[in-house]
Amino acid sequence: IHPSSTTQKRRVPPSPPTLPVIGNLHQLGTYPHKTLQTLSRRYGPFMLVHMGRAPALIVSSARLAGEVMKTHDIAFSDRPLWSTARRLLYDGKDVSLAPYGEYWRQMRSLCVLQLLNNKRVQSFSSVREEELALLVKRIGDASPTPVDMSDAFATLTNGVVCRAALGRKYGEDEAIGRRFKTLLAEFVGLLGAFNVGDLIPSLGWINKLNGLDKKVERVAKEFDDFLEQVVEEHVSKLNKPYQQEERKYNNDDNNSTRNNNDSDGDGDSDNKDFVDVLLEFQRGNLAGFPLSKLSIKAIILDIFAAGTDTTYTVLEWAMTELLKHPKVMENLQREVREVAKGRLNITDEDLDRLRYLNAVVKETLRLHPPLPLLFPRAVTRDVTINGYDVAAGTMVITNAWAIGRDPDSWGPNPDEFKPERFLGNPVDYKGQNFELIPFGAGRRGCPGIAFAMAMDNFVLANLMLRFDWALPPGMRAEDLDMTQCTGLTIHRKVPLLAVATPYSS
Ligand code: HEM
Repeated sequence: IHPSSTTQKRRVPPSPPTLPVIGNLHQLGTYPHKTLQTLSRRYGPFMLVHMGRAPALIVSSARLAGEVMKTHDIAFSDRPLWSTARRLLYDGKDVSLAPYGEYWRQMRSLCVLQLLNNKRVQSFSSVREEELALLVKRIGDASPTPVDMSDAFATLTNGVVCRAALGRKYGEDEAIGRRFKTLLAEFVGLLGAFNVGDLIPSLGWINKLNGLDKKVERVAKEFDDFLEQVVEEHVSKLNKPYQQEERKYNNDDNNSTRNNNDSDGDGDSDNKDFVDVLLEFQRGNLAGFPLSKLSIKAIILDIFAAGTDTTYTVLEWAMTELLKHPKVMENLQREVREVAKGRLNITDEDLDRLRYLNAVVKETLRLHPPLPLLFPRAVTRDVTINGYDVAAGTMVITNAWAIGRDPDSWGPNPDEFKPERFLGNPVDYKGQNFELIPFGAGRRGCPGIAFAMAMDNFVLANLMLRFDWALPPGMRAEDLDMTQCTGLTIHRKVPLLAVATPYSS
């Protein structure tokens, strides 16, 4: 065991003792966010650990997260070169893994300004409404039998993301839809898979032996084939504008799966899904840079990689906490039902008035950030921060999970689910308050906040309005299994079951 190297010439952040070759990997355990929290209590909120050969700076306090994501934002704006994720995401030709630089800047602004802006998010309100209606029907039909809410939420978010990105759903009633569902699950699983070769290059051969390399190749190829088909379908649709018109005025054949999302009727959104928008930019040379087909596929894949699992996880944990805390559920239902005033639905316009709902969602994101360690960053140049020297290329991991439970920010009972702490408290998750950073912050912060929150708030509000909820017979709130799964996105290990009773005012 090598002792900590804080006494070297360079002022290196404190670190736990390491083992040869594997560094601190043996200490990470099943839930790295929890073990890193424990280690940071001993070695401090600015700690260097060794993931095999790769040094990783672990940031575990709000103040230091602000230093990394705001004060020294540029120096911390790269992403590590992880081979599995790169292979899956077009070798970093997407947004989330692109190296910090001109290409990333161009792709990101396309994403932020054209795909995920507020107006575009609003344009999908009818998609959200239709997918919610399917969810409500599924729950109503099952009543009073318990419903697998985890699966129901996953289906809903996939449906919304699919329709926004691709213009249609790939339902389980079609072979391609079933294949797509499995492929997406494999894809997300691989993104969070442990790749020993990235961390200990001399052991890279293990990936061949355990089949990881082969699986990554297969999934990347299959997803590419799928996206190629989707893009080609859109291209031929664009090439036949009269068919588009025909579909627009005659959209009764497949209304529940095709988009019709010109919500304000100004013709501006024109049923456009993300692929349509990107192809238009490509054709009109509007992006300001040559937008290749590969870049289009990479952006779309990013939307699925970054936007589906994360968004449904919030719903899953929010519902879990509400079932565990019936008093909170009651308060939320009261608020939602008062605002609805006898109507059967909560609209997007109502959401701003739902203060308690907003607090419930914030509290869920605080205790259950879907990506507890965010997406890792990498340091672009040597930098001195918090009195320590951090070398270019160092991986940076921000423990949003630990920061969300830090008593210095959240008081004596930080593990308690208590939405009231957000009432009259301006702390928000949009990247300005570093004690609450489930979406990261700064130039590489999540561009999908509006898209995700439009869905989560809307769905949660409407489920609270339409149903009364209980745990399956015989289960008490204190028996509710809170075990987390492993991987990049932390959802429940066991599906959440709940019994719904339709509510009528
Ligand atoms: C609750 C849902 C979501 C959570 C918790 C979440 C969280 C995150 C986090 C932590 C990052 C890294 C931020 C950083 O490095 O500071 C990120 C990046 C990103 N997210 Fe999200 N996200 C969510 C939903 C979405 C959605 C719906 C989309 C798209 C439709 C999306 C697209 C992206 C993209 C493209 C990036 C990469 C940004 C870059 O590297 O420049 N996310 N997200």
